[in-house]
Amino acid sequence: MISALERFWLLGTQGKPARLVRQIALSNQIGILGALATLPYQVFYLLYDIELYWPVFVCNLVFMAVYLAVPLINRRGDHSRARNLVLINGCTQIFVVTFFIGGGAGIHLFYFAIGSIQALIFRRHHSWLLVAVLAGVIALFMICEFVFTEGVTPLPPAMVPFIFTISVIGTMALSGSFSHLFRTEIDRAEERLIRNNRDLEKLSTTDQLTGLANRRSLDQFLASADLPGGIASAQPLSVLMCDVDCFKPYNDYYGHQAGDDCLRRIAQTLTDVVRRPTDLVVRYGGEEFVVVLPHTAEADASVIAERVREAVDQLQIPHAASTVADHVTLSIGLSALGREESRRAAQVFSRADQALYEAKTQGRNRVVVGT
Ligand SMILES: Nc1nc2c(ncn2[C@@H]2O[C@H](COP(=O)(O)OP(=O)(O)OP(=O)(O)O)[C@@H](O)[C@H]2O)c(=O)[nH]1
Repeated sequence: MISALERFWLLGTQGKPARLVRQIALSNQIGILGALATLPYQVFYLLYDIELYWPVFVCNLVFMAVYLAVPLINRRGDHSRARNLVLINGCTQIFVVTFFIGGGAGIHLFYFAIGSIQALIFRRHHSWLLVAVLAGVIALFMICEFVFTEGVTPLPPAMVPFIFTISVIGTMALSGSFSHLFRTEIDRAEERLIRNNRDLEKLSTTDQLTGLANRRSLDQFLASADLPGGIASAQPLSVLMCDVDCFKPYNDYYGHQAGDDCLRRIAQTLTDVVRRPTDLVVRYGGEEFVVVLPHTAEADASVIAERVREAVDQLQIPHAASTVADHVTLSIGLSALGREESRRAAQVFSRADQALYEAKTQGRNRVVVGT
């Protein structure tokens, strides 16, 4: 039942921007709830004395038809007309019904429900427009309260408190439902926003090809350290700069797609070998990877670097165009900082880069420790 209603009040919202969706959904909701709120009164007129109350009964039928037409008008894309129509219909209905049955029934209390949603239903709420509409609603309320006290077909006095109670409950239920529905909409929009932000954040810090952290992520990692341009002090730290050997010939020989697959496998191998949660494996550039090993001194870092090199070696990815081996190999430059050394990120990286250069010039497929 609820989901059928929901589908009905979402008519016309498909593909529309969020702000417009709220306006459309809200006018549809007023239409549906307006029609539903009229039902108990109609039942009363019908069962109690339809001969006396037929004029108000017939008018209500027209108002209900207009309410239910609102989602259909929204589906046609005529959103402003739908919104204006539902508001005018609601105000007129309260006015006409009070004219017939008198102010004692409290029907004009529904003006409170209408007043309470003004700011929500106009997309760009100009304050002058809100004030004008609210002034109009208040004027209508006053007329109902002070002019239509009796009504042309008044309710039997014994029924007045009963109908008045229904009106009070109806007004509260309607205002509460609108607030609840609107709140639900805002919660959904907020959740969407948070999810999108999280996705964007992940996208901006992740390398699309390998799924590793990217260079931006590395910069953030380094910037989160407690020295300007440096890395948290008082603990040793090592950086491995890894570069696939003869990768250009690999691409040329096997094709770019195979090159991508090769990089993915190497990335996976790096994450398999470097497993401490505080470590960071980054795709630094094309075929270059960086591994940051916090709390790791040179001796341990050398062991890890050798493990990384070996693991890639053992993948035995064929490389017929390599000058080093018949399979893909990795050169690694290692830069380690002791506890007491000054810690500037740029310095650690240039030292690792220099060591990598040494590894390349010494014949590749090796680990060189920077000094
Ligand atoms: N398939 C693929 N290739 C890439 C990607 N990024 C960079 N490359 C290629 O990696 C190659 C790197 O070549 P070079 O920098 O000359 O290095 P190399 O051939 O590995 O030589 P050495 O490092 O000296 O052993 C270039 O041909 C780039 O086009 C990528 O995302 N996918």
